[in-house]
Amino acid sequence: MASKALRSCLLRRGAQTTSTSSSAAAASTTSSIQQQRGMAIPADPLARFRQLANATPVGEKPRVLITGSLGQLGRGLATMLRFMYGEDSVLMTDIRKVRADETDVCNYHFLDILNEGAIDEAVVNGRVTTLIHFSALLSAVGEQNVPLALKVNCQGVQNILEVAKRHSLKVFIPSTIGAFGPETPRVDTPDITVQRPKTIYGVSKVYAELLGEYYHHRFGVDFRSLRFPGIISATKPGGGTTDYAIKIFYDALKDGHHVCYLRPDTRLPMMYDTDCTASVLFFLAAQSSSLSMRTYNVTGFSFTPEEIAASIRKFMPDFRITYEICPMRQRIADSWPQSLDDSIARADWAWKNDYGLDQTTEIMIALIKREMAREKGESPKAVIA
Ligand SMILES: NC(=O)c1ccc[n+]([C@@H]2O[C@H](COP(=O)([O-])OP(=O)(O)OC[C@H]3O[C@@H](n4cnc5c(N)ncnc54)[C@H](O)[C@@H]3O)[C@@H](O)[C@H]2O)c1
Ligand SMILES: C[C@@H](O)[C@H](N)C(=O)O
Repeated sequence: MASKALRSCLLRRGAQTTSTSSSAAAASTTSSIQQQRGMAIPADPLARFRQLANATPVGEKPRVLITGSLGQLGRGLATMLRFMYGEDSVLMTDIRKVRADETDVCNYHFLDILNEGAIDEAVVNGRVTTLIHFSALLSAVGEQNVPLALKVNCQGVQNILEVAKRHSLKVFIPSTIGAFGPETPRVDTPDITVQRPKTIYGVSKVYAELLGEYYHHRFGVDFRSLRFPGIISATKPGGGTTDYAIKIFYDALKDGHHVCYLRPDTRLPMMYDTDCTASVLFFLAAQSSSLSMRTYNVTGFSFTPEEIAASIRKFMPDFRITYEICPMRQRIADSWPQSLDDSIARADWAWKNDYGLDQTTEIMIALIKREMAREKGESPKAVIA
């Protein structure tokens, strides 16, 4: 059972433990695959994580080192790992100082992934069994500093794979819809297809996929990768093209108005944070023999700025959206898939998303209200009663 502090942290990060009546279908997509995914928020969103933890034999409980753990995705994953496998199961690492308000950060160490020896040292001293490599420069910031993106995204991956090989570690390195390009079929994009990305981020992620698969075939490294869509969470995003789908909620609650940098009809695949965490943990727990591939697509639902604004209006009828297009981000978004086919992940290791667009909207609004109440010194109510 989670401690009181851990429970409150899971609540803040979106892993609600209370039920909600929302049952809207994820209907905001052109994809026939995704139209079938009607859903309601599970009555106990932690149940699947608890079940997975209980099914893991004591001797197989992982000790996980997360690189780039202070970014958008790392903190939520670390919190869930501690909930499942215990306080000592996670080493959080990154290169910046922890802020006073980041109270969920524990067992934290400085680790620059460009220093291979330091990764070795952290792995050996921490008796690490699994590396989750989140350090990266995302699509928009990558375009602004190509040499740094090459170093962090390519040299970093090489270092991580070498360390994984040396110490026989399981290693997870996420990929992205950014690993596809304009020549890729954009609707229900399959796992195996044309990959000619036009950003340095995408190029470096194709490199990571291929190098990881090479280390698997050549050296037996247990490399695993998922191509994530844009991830929606109540945490600060790191400078990607899909960041608007987070900022829109903060703007809605602060000003009732969001200025969007993408065109109203720009459709992109997305996924809610807790589903993203679930995809990583269930994928890592899958038997190697059940994996027909080492890099899989996973997704939640797809929408346009117009459609997410309509979803927000179901909860905040006066919400307004206007548009000031950023040519660089628009060009990137126009080169990415509109929806992903993740049916092979569903078949091989029973991947399943629990959240659709309206459930995500409802949770994001509740979480940000709670955060704002805390900032004002009020004592916030439960996230969703
Ligand atoms: N967030 C998304 O929507 C999304 C979607 C698809 C894939 N991904 C992938 O998931 C991973 C995590 O994404 P995120 O959104 O948390 O990214 P983020 O930008 O929020 O965080 C990345 C972290 O890497 C750290 N970092 C940068 N240089 C480093 C270095 N030299 N050594 C160690 N750490 C360094 C940064 O300090 C930062 O905290 C990335 O690989 C990203 O490509 C994210
Ligand atoms: C899609 C993903 O890789 C990231 N959120 C980006 O926009 O760059």
